[in-house]
Amino acid sequence: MSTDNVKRVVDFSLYLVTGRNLLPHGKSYLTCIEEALRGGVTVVQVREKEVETAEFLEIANDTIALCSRYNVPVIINDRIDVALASGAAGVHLGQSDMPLAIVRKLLPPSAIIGVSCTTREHALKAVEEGADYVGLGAIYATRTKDVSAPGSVCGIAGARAMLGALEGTGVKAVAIGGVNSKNVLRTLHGCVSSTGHALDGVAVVSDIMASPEPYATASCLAQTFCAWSAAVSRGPAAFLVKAQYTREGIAAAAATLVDTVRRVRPLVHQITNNVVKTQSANVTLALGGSPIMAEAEAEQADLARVPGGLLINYGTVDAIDGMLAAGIHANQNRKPVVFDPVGVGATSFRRATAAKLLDAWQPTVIKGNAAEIGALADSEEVKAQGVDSLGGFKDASAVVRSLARTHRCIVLLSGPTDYLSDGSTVIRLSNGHAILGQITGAGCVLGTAIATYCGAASIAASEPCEGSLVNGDMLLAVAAGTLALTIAAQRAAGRKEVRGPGTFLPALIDELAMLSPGAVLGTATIDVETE
Ligand SMILES: Cc1ncc(COP(=O)(O)OP(=O)(O)O)c(N)n1
Ligand SMILES: Cc1ncsc1CCOP(=O)(O)O
Repeated sequence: MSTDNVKRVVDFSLYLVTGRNLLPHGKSYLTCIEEALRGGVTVVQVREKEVETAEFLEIANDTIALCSRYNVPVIINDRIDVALASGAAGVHLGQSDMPLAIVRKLLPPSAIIGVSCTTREHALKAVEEGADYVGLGAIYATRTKDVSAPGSVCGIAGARAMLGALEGTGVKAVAIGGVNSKNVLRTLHGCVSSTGHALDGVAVVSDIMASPEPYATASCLAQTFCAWSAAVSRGPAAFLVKAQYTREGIAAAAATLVDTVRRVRPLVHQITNNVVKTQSANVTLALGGSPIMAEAEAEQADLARVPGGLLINYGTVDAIDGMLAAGIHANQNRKPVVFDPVGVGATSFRRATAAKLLDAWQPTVIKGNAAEIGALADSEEVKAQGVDSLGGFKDASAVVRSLARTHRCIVLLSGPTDYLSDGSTVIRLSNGHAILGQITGAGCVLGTAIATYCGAASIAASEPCEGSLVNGDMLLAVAAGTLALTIAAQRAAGRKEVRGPGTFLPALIDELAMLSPGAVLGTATIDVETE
């Protein structure tokens, strides 16, 4: 181990943890590591679970000799003796390994010490004990390590809580467990605390070690990290285009999007409840989109490749596997995902399902009524009665802003006034009509309208951003979709042939089909609150 007193500054952005048992047939260990280093790995951990000490030391020495040519530090997993004997840059400790305080005494001051964390308590303890970095995980299920014990998978939500505990400490953090080139962007976007504390990197075993092309795999991971870092510096919710929003600007963008939807005709893939399927497909068509209601898990990968928007309205809470796959594939294809957690506060099953879905994929938008948004925000202020809400929030703006920060997405609270936020700006929209409350699925078709507009806005986005999960300004798209539905409802309710909810619904479809940019500009009632 280096006896230097000065701790080196480590770039944790792409942390390769080795696993020789995963190497593809014919690929040698050192060839794999060298290709990965050339691809952009910035730190290497030698993790050997089944070798005797002498062999472990030999592997460590060979790895250090190679990595030093790339100026990349090597960390040793678990074994302080091997770290000392090989002169490695540091060690990585698990929760049941030697206590950090003792390891610190045994190693030179320059040693980098990392600790595995699965809970917020682990993270707080690691900070207190002076860890240099923490490995947060397992984020997802993995076959590389046994994570079958309850609590071994912390998920995105767990990583957020741990990152919150690191705020202001200088302790670096990497996410580990099931992270790969396909989900790395979603992982980076999701693993951010509500205060904005983000990951310093990702740690990967099998995606690189088992790859026939470690150079390509590592390059992809490294480039994604770089693109994400650049995007993150642009706004609070990372994938959003940070802009100064004004009432006039929102109305103009919403008016423009009316025609954009008809021009680009986005595929609007909807996994929604049986009560509203026909209605939702008709709303999509009337707006100018192309609906497809498809819930089988096996078809999600193909559908996600077609540009457009995805709505996941878990209504009667079935087809969960399809919902999981749909969101994951949508994230991989950088398509907007609108999540409508219908009645999430009504049962513990619904709460658990929402948590599972939100751990698996990153929503672009969460929309809900007061009870649904309250349940996700852990607020007692508004009660659920089935899928309906009892009461309202004292400070709805604060609720949507905070929930948007927690989930790194746009949050829309629907009601007589709709509140939407990207975690910074809050937009209030006051169009619509009370008769919407008399038809079933008014909230569900609002989700459809939003998915349609988000899909169109993402297709039409002029400046694709590699580090973003979705292209285009999704806050404006949500505002536009909401205005389209509520303004059409207002116009439909005013028609002379509309005598009640039965005649209102067909009139609403007609008004959606006839909606003009001018009607949006002339009718939109918008207020903007900036922080
Ligand atoms: C970066 C990083 N994070 C976590 C781990 C897991 O370490 P540990 O808990 O000691 O489990 P084993 O790796 O020993 O199975 C890690 N190695 N690296
Ligand atoms: C070592 C370790 N610690 C938590 S999960 C894990 C294994 C991660 O492996 P992979 O990147 O192949 O999922």
